[in-house]
Amino acid sequence: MPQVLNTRDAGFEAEFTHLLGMKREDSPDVDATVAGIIADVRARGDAAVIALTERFDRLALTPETLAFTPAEIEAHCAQVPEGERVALELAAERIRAYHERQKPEDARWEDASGASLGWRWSAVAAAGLYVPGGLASYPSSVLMNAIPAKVAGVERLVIACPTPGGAVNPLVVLAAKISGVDTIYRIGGAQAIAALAYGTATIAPVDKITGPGNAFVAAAKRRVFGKVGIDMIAGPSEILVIGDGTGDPDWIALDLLSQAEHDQVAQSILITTSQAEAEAVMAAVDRHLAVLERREIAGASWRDYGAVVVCETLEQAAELSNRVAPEHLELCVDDPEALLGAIRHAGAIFLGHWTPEAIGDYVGGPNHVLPTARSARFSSGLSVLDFMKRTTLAKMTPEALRAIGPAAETLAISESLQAHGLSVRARLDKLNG
Ligand SMILES: NC(=O)c1ccc[n+]([C@@H]2O[C@H](COP(=O)([O-])OP(=O)(O)OC[C@H]3O[C@@H](n4cnc5c(N)ncnc54)[C@H](O)[C@@H]3O)[C@@H](O)[C@H]2O)c1
Ligand SMILES: N[C@H](CO)Cc1c[nH]c[nH+]1
Ligand SMILES: [Zn+2]
Repeated sequence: MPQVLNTRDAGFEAEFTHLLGMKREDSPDVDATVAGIIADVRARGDAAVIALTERFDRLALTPETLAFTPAEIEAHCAQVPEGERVALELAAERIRAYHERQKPEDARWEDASGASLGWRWSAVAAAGLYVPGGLASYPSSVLMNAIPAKVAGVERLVIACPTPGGAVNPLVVLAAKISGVDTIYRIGGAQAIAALAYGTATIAPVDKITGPGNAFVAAAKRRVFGKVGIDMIAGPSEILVIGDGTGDPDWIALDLLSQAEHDQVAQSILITTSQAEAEAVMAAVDRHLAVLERREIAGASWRDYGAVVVCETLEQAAELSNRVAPEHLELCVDDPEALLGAIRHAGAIFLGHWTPEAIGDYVGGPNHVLPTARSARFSSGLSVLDFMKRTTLAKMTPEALRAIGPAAETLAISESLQAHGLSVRARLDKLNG
């Protein structure tokens, strides 16, 4: 049974605050385990990665088998049925077209002093793309990681993807091939993140690590940040649906379950202005859960982290949703465009009854690697910009230096940084003869 809340109840604020504070992924246990794993990989390199893969993924590897060979890649790709290949290519095309529009522009201009200023964008040299593989396999996450990296111009792209018990989804391998990935390592979890960040004898370190993953992956990314760049914390999936009583309860129930089935610690929330809709959706969730293949995972997620909130107005629903800052937000209302302006914090917004979140997971075009755990308050979904950095440019002429140099000298003196001031003064003296 999910939590059921009503904004009219006296205890609502306390219950909603409790819902917001639920710790689904950054528990001290997970972080302590991850700290140990990272230390082990830093100390023992390949040996630690191999031992941890055996322990967590039940897969015995050697340094030579950490990565798929070109022959293995070809063999897996050949197994992909035609229908899946066509669907993957459609997804890749749509994701590429969307991300091409994100390419940033360089800028250069001359200001009133005569100084030439600007910035220039360039890609990181090497990126490590995490593709989850524990409870499900994610060819779509290969595309969502690799395509923006390619559009950005990253030179070396490697994937880390666990293959528990050695089971490989050939579509993951094909997705990597069609999106131009150089190497696929069959490793996952915190050990993969540590290897990508610090390197081992076999695995060259990267500059940036992106991609979603479970609580262990999310905690490891937090910990290696600084040694490498990371995109965001894209942890266990979340969906929040805002309803106004005009939606089909079955559709809403399936949308909630679509994210619950990712992980026992995924979170699905319905906020609706209609008591009848709340009841109908809960009944529909139970009906679907009875027959869903992943009912154990989805059922645990719905029971432990699911919530249904009945409120009075759509404005109130939007305010509550902003406090959650969900990864995915569906506006299952009669006039989603009218509600859109009230939404401030969400990783991705899906407008109207005809836009199931699952379309965004695969073929919509926007990226499905999205901030979770309320981090949509300050971060955004994966984009081309995550694989690029911006370098500023400045060029003074003698006239420009004469115009703005004295102010720099004054500020340097006020900071007691004498060499700073002198480096400007030396040039000004030269100009003044
Ligand atoms: N936010 C997003 O953009 C987004 C996108 C896709 C998927 N996801 C989420 O990614 C996650 C995928 O999780 P998954 O488990 O399927 O795959 P995963 O690859 O993230 O995790 C599997 C790895 O976790 C490690 N692990 C598991 N149990 C462990 C333990 N007890 N101690 C140490 N390490 C352990 C193992 O190394 C294993 O290889 C889900 O939570 C899903 O909701 C999020
Ligand atoms: N919903 C996930 C992001 O939270 C992405 C995904 C991939 N495949 C299916 N779903
Ligand atoms: Zn999904």
